[in-house]
Amino acid sequence: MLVTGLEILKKARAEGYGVGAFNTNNMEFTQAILEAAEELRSPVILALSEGAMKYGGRALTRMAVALAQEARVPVAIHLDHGSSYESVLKALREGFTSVMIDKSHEDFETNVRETKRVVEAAHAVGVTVEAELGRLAGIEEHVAVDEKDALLTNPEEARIFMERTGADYLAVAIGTSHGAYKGKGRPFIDHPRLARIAELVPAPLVLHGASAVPQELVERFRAAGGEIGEAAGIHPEDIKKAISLGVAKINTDTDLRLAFTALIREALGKNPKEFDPRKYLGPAREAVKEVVKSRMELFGSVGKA
Ligand SMILES: O=C(COP(=O)(O)O)NO
Ligand code: NA
Ligand SMILES: [Zn+2]
Repeated sequence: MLVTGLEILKKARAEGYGVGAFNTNNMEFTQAILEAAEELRSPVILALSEGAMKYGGRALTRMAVALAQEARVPVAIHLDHGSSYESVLKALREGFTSVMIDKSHEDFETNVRETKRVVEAAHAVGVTVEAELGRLAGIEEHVAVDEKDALLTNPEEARIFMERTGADYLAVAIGTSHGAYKGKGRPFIDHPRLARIAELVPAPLVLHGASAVPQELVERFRAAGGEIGEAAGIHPEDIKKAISLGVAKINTDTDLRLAFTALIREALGKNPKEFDPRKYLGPAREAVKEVVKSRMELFGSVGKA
């Protein structure tokens, strides 16, 4: 059933498990994510970025909303990294049930003002809002505290920000970053900082840039002809610890892309004569589904629907 992001995330934070927000751009990713959620009886958030909406258009948004309505588990349709009020309005018009306004690159007062404006519009139509405070950036443990405060989310600022904006959940910067290169080896995650934020912010917390970038997937991608540098993701133990401290929404995109692309490269390499798209998109869809299921197991959302 189609529900708001807050309905899913409030329960998750209260009961101490995480829910995956999985990015989709097409039919195969959407099917893989929803099938995994139904099979494991897990709530799930289908995340569409502005780029996804541009690429897929109505075919994507209508499919996502319709399939979410028919799903036998709670599903929210979420705008990932909304960059403007106008972009949020478009998502609201498409029937999204969760919207992110990401003004984390702006100064504090601008972020507050822009986020507040989106909260008013979204709440007027029963949709819940994710905001972001702090800069997503991989950061070494030894970096000085004042430098970390300039980049990562400041706990006291987070409390004031949430009170002034009325946002429903908060994306925090504690050392994660987007993409496949999150740092050398095991990226430093500032768990003490997260614990302080969670004490001051009762709302569900969101972790961006949370993909694991597992080495076996990186190797498989390379073996199939893919080229990728020294890739590193967030360690599963750091994800579990973050969930125990108050993270309820965990964003995963890179792991799905790596799996999908590795399988397509393998299928095309194995059989140069093949030109039925289903023969290479089908196995790639299965691989995405497997990644989603393993993430749901890690987050503890299995059976929570
Ligand atoms: O934060 C993300 C995805 O992060 P990853 O690149 O780690 O999958 N989407 O908003
Ligand atoms: Na998001
Ligand atoms: Zn993100």
